Amino acid sequence: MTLVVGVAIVRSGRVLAARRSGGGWEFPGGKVEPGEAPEDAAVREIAEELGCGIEVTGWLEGEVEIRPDLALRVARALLVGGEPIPRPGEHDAIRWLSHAELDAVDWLPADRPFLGVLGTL
Ligand SMILES: Nc1nc2c([nH]c(=O)n2[C@H]2C[C@H](O)[C@@H](COP(=O)(O)OP(=O)(O)OP(=O)(O)O)O2)c(=O)[nH]1
Repeated sequence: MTLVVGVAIVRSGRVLAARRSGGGWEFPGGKVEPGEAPEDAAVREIAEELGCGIEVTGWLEGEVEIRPDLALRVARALLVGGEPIPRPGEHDAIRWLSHAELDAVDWLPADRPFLGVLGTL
């Protein structure tokens, strides 16, 4: 079973959503490598995909099956260095969503259960 970490980056009452190029909206992130701590994978993936630094502050409750071999967990994080800039080929758009706007984008199915447990942004 491979773990995918999504990262809910929170700033000024909004959370960052990213659109997979040609696909659905997600919490940016990716697969945890063998022997890697989930927190480290979150930091690495966000640096690779969005070119910014984050600090993981906790994990949202729950784990969702993406496929039988892939499970999604979502970390909460703060931006600590730079601005997120989507890399062509990975994400083709990003949005900072307020709580009221969470339903405004077409989330990947596995991400939807986490919207209800995001808590205060
Ligand atoms: N990163 C991310 N992936 C998600 C989310 N929700 C969801 O269903 N997925 C799926 C999409 C992909 O099938 C898989 C993650 O793969 P990925 O392509 O982002 O991970 P990666 O860069 O480490 O992987 P790789 O393709 O280089 O092996 O999980 C989410 O919120 N964030």
